[in-house]
Amino acid sequence: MHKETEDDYAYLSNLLQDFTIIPNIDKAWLFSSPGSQLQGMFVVSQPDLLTNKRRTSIMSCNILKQSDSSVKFLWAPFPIEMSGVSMIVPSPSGSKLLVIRNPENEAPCCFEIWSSSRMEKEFHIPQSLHGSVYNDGWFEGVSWNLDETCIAYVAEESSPAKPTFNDLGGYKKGGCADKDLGYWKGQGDWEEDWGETYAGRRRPALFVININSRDVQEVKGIDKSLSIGQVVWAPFTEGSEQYLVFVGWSSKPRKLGIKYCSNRPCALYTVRVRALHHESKPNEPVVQSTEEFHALNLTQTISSAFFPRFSPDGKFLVFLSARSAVDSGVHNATNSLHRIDWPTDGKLFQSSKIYDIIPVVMCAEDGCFPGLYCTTIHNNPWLSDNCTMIISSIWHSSEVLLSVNVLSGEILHISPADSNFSWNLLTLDRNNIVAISSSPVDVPQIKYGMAIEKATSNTTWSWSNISSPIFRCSDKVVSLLSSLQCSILSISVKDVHDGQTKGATKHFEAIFVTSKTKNKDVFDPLIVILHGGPHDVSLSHFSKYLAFQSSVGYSLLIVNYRGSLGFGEEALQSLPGKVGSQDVNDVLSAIDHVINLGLASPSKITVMGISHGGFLTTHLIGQAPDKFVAAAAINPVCNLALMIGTTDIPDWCYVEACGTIAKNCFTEPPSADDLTLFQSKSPISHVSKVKAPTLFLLGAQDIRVPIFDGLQYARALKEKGVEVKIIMFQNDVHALKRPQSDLECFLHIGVWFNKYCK
Ligand SMILES: CC(=O)N[C@@H](C)C(=O)N[C@@H](C)C(=O)O
Repeated sequence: MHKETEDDYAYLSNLLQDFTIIPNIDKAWLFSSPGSQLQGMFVVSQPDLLTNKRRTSIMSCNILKQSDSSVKFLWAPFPIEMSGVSMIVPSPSGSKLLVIRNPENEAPCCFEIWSSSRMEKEFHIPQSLHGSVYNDGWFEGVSWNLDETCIAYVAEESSPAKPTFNDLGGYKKGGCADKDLGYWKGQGDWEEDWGETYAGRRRPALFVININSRDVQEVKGIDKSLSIGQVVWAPFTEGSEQYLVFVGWSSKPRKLGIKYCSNRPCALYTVRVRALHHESKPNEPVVQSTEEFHALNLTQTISSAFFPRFSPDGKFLVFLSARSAVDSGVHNATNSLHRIDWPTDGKLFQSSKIYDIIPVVMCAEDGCFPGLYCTTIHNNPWLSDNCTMIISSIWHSSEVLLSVNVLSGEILHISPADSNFSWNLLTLDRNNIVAISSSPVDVPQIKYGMAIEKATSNTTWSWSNISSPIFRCSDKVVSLLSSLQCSILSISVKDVHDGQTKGATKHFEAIFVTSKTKNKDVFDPLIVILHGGPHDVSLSHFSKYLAFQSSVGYSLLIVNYRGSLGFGEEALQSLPGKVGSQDVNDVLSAIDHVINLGLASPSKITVMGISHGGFLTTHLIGQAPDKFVAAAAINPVCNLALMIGTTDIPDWCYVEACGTIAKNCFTEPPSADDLTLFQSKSPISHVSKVKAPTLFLLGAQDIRVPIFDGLQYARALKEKGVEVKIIMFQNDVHALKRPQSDLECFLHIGVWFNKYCK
């Protein structure tokens, strides 16, 4: 390595450390009991580079309500590390804490029940009953029942029996226990999984544990072709019968990749579990599911229903839907929100009426609510009126907080509207909100929101800063960030023509980060940053690696081209069928926009992106070869004709390249015409024009965009004499997010861009 390059690696990695160490708040809960102070518990995580995992800890605090109704958080002196813990879930009263430890190998899964002073109970659930509890944020669901005796949860079903052989290879009828010596296990049948990040994971199934009787059961009455997730207990009804509500995804006709794909059909189901008395322990109820009550589909009239949430009074079941994504075939689209009125007598029927609370917004008037785009719904999002939910949703390039009245459908934007910050809900304290707010140049800040009732008009919210040690940064980071500024640019569409929907002609946005320095005779080099998906968005929140890039002397142009989430359904649906042209032209328009405004120089532009962002990166260097001095592509889609045969989302290739999808065309081999079209829409068709030195960062275990896409393109560039560097992350999947890989990626990109820009 050249000395200069080595010096650059050393210099940049030194600075990168200061950014890497900044933690995230993953979850938070508030606990109040009569007569005692309100207390908070925050799950904080940060990368642990040596083990290449995230280190998770708990930060606790007392919350003082002061006479002027402001609050002060008094933090414990140190966080406590939670080593080996997969999940923690407080009980509804806050008097118990469930701690789940998933096994690393064939060991049992461990459940611990803690009280305020000690561990009360411990359960070891053998692999013969189930494997790891899902804690992926999607299938994940752990729910305490109201009297805190039972917990419903989603875990991997037990492994099917495998053929057993003796030392000479003789087949043993009936198999044998795992630990029997003198035998070995064969492979067994291959099982289809849910693709990227779920490779080898078994079907998510539903279980209930009774913490008094110690019974653990798989819930009966559920079709084995359903994968289960997001379970909650339905409101308590008198008598021995209780209901669970959960999401079911069918594996028919086949499972396709589900990560980043809300377009997989799913429905809400309910199943009855019955409290029985165990013969040997007559005083302790046992919850048993019953075969004769088959799970009921509650949402047959809508193609997608997930994140079920009961109002605290048990009157409504509210859920989110990605029907637009399912019905159109795009992997993500505008959400809708719905309500079922839950029968107070507990008598359920198959076709409950589904009310629309927030319909899909096709094209909003300027400044109006653009539609709902939620990545999650908080487990307890309710204000005390039992009908208002607080939701985080994407609104153009920012995430905002909304209050939604589930009866009237009224939506209020309650985080401050006049800023470029993004806001995310952490937890609620009755009618007060704890949230996180940040921008690309401001580290996260905890906010406390209080509703101010007004006699004459809508409620408004006042927000105060909560001081906390969690996001304290080094002086170096503070000083670097204070020299930067960020704005959100509105960019007009160049290719307006007849036949377009109104939404397709509306402005899109780009986030622009640059130094505050007034002397703009010498421009900082520009990095154009492109998100994947393509139906995803780059948010105006703090991202430590982007902050690092802007801190080392680059301006950033982060483009939310048409097709991104947050701008209404018409704008989003304008892209499928036009990938590689409409999105490429939007990015070129955004670049022209900043050049014309005198914010960037045309001579020092680099570009980078992941996945579909890598598709755009490689398209741009092919279609506009003189525009870019260097590029970096992370697991890029470079040849759809190659990807279609091996990806877990072949349907995506059809929808994005052709605009529609024919039935089952993703299981049958593509036709010669399809392959020709795929290739013509791919960056590989422009590879001969590329001049920009390009860095490829590839995850060898990626099953979303298998590495052969990137490798074929990189080899073609090499053969042509274009400078290429490939870094292969042997144990990484599509998102290179393990701590070492994340750091290495941005370090290599930093050094690569410095080589061609400085
Ligand atoms: C739906 C999907 O995964 N598309 C990929 C081609 C892609 O772009 N992925 C996104 C989500 C990413 O950022 O990796």
